[in-house]
Amino acid sequence: MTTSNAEDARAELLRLRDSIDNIDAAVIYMLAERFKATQQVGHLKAAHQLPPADPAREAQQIARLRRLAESAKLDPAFAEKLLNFIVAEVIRHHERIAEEAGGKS
Ligand SMILES: C=C(O[C@@H]1C=C(C(=O)O)C=C[C@H]1O)C(=O)O
Repeated sequence: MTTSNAEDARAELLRLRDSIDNIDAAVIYMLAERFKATQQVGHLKAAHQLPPADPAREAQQIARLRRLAESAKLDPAFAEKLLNFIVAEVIRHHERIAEEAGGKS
């Protein structure tokens, strides 16, 4: 590789990493907004004695996200794993909110 090729590659790497950093920031902000909404769902469920998890809703979300992933050329199995990972954390939050609400009544 000539010096100029190495410099071009370095510049291209920096350009791509800038884009990756912007995407990662957007993902973090979107996740923060999602967790704000799910926290409110957790409080609503605790106030009305609803269970923390809703497997029927999760099945609908998985089917929808798998379809979206396919149309976006993203591995549907990865989309499902990612959703399951996020939902597991949400359910932990809901269980904690329910425990805290139970302790107060
Ligand atoms: C947020 C909810 O609670 C849980 C978390 C979900 C999610 O993070 O999308 C979906 C279903 C529930 O297991 C809900 O019931 O809508």
